[in-house]
Amino acid sequence: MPLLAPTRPVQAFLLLSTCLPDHEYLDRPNTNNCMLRFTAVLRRQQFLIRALSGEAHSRGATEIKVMAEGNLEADAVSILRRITPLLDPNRNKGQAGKIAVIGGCREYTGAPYFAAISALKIGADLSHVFCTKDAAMVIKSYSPELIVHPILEESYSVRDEDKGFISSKTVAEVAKWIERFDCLVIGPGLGRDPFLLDCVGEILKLARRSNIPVVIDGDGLFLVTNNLDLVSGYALAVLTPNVNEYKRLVQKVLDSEVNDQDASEQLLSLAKSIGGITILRKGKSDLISDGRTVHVVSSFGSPRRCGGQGDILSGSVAVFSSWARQVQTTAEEDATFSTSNPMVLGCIAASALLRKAAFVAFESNKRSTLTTDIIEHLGRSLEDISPAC
Ligand SMILES: NC(=O)C1=CN([C@@H]2O[C@H](COP(=O)(O)OP(=O)(O)OC[C@H]3O[C@@H](n4cnc5c(N)ncnc54)[C@H](OP(=O)(O)O)[C@@H]3O)[C@@H](O)[C@H]2O)[C@@H](O)CC1
Ligand SMILES: Nc1ncnc2c1ncn2[C@@H]1O[C@H](COP(=O)(O)OP(=O)(O)OP(=O)(O)O)[C@@H](O)[C@H]1O
Ligand SMILES: [Mg+2]
Repeated sequence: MPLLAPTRPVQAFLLLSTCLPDHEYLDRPNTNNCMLRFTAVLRRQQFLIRALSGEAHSRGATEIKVMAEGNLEADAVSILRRITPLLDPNRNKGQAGKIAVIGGCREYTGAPYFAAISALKIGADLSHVFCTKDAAMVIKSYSPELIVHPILEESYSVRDEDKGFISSKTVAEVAKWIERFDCLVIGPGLGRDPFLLDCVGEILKLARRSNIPVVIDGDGLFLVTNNLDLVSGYALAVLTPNVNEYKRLVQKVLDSEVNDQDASEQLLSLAKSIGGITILRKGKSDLISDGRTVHVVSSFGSPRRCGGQGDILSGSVAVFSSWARQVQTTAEEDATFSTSNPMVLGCIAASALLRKAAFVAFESNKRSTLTTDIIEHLGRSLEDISPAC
């Protein structure tokens, strides 16, 4: 079942729109033309799906799985159109979103940058990064657009007797800002230093007390998988695990192995077991559940698996879920929409946009496609679906 009623009337249009870049069919209003291109793209997609599954030799099995998942396919284009705000000259800086990424350490500076810059490229007004001192100068040098706070500390730079004081100081620093943020992305490039993770656990508790939505990714998932109480039952929390992170989560919460045959049921039960938080399981198809519903986003995508695409996704989920919450508070009467979980809507929108941008970037860059190329296609990809004005 789609989450939203179609905002534009023709069903066939929506069917096409889940499979084809908008510019491909909007340029060609002729239906026959459209159908020919649709068939060609569908064939190309099915080939891609078979190739990606590594089961090109067992075609029947793959197609059955795709058909079964197809029933849950989200109407991502309608959701993107519904929640993306128009650029209105009466709005002020900040109203399109203020996002903060908590991540970035000695080893990883790319991940927090990707998440934070993606939020801006999609249309958020302000994007902050809270990272370690070592990472801050590097991240600042990537982009003058980001507001970078060098406040996190790792064990190697703190004496044992100072840890309590430093931890309180770090959390107090974030507390000064937290009410201004629409969403925190916790974990891209955070690393696994125990002292740093303890501090971030305190920041997560603070976000929860302040009712600030959180998207947990990367090493943030390492933290919460070992401390489930940090997020359990928090409806404004989204987890975005990749294959390894999901495996660890399933083992910890369900005490079992990942079951790809009943992937939707397992995800549903995982989300329910953590108190109805939203989980976006990343993979060949992205699966999204809050313990009540399961949705699949499998449109577009790319066979290139360069690191950093998950970071784009986490920054994007933060923006789209904030927009979904904003639209719901101002939306006219529409029961289906206003009762939908905004965190789920944000996941569907982010997944669809990332996959579309990755597809378009791959079309031109093929094997050399990098995360920065995908980021460059976020704006155009969103514009094709939901024009700015
Ligand atoms: N350009 C950048 O800056 C990018 C930075 N990135 C950042 O990298 C971080 C890790 O994310 P990832 O995606 O590599 O983790 P994942 O798939 O779970 O693990 C793969 C394997 O590595 C291992 N392992 C991981 N961390 C370890 C550690 N500290 N020490 C020891 N082992 C560790 C892990 O082992 P295991 O979990 O099984 O113990 C598994 O075998 C995260 O902060 C992410 O945001 C990415 O976003 C990409 C772009
Ligand atoms: N096998 C695949 N085929 C097609 N698309 C995929 C595949 N695996 C992942 N993706 C897409 O890439 C996005 C990022 O997922 P991925 O598993 O690479 O995250 P990640 O490992 O956390 O990335 P990062 O390197 O940023 O940490 C997903 O949302 C999904 O849409
Ligand atoms: Mg990741």
